[in-house]
Amino acid sequence: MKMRRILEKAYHTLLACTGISSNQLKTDRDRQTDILCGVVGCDASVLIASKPGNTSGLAEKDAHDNKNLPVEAFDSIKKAKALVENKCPGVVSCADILAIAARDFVHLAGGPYYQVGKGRWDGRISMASRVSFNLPRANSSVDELLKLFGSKGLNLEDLVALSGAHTIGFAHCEHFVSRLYDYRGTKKPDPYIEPRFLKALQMSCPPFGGNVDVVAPFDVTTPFSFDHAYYGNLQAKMGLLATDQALFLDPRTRPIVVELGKDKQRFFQAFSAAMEKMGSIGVKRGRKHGEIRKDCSVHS
Ligand code: HEM
Ligand SMILES: [Ca+2]
Repeated sequence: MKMRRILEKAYHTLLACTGISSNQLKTDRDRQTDILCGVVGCDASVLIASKPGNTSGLAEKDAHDNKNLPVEAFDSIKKAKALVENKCPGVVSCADILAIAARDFVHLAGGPYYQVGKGRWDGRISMASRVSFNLPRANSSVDELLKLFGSKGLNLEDLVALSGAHTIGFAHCEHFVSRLYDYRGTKKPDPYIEPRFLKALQMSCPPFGGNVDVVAPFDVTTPFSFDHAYYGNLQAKMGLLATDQALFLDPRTRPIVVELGKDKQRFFQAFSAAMEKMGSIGVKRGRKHGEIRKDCSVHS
């Protein structure tokens, strides 16, 4: 679909590297999306492929929580990397390409275009066993989310603004089906789901034996457009995951949901700022801690 345009854009941005020394690049700072930075930071460790027959365990991308990362995403990063290697070999890390691709994707979907600082190096370690405790879960409490985000230097407003990424995209039934039929062991649906929305979700996701490939949009109003409609939905009890809806139910995050729901520019500004912070989590610099991979799926 839009992958080609994303690639072209990533490529044109990166072409600038021919005119910039790697030293200059290294002084910049940065940003990006969810899965990309969750585990050990923005070091492209998620792109590493597991080695067949490897005794030391699977790579991050093969962790259960990452099983739905789309093949197309890995392919487009691979293509962007090939184009860039062609022009300036050994200069641009996979981690930077990932950060830029994330920004371009957001922008192509109608979201903000923010500057992405460069100079990340790629990580030397990628382990599936590190994934689960570093990623938020669809049924985490706001306390747990704040703790996890806080441990990465992200605050209350960052949590709410970054969750706004769920203004686009889809989730598989497994992540919210318990809300539809058995909310916290009550054998009843979650009371904080708008009744018509609940019916529609129940039609897509039966309690047992449903098709595991079925997905529902995070933002029922504008699933393909990067806008602030997500926050309006939360106020109308139309959040998809328990974690989405919880942002409106918790008195600490509710005022931020209301504020960002009122004003798209305010959301874009908060999102860009939070992406900048997230994009600099656990960034590796230099040969001691990092590498510049030639092939993003293989350690160099
Ligand atoms: C706050 C805690 C968060 C939780 C609990 C969470 C959870 C999830 C879950 C369960 C899915 C669906 C996966 C699937 O079924 O395939 C998902 C998808 C997604 N998440 Fe998050 N997420 C969180 C934060 C974020 C952040 C911070 C971002 C980016 C800044 C983000 C961006 C996305 C996007 C774009 C998708 C859609 C992917 C697609 O359509 O294929 N999420 N998230
Ligand atoms: Ca939307």
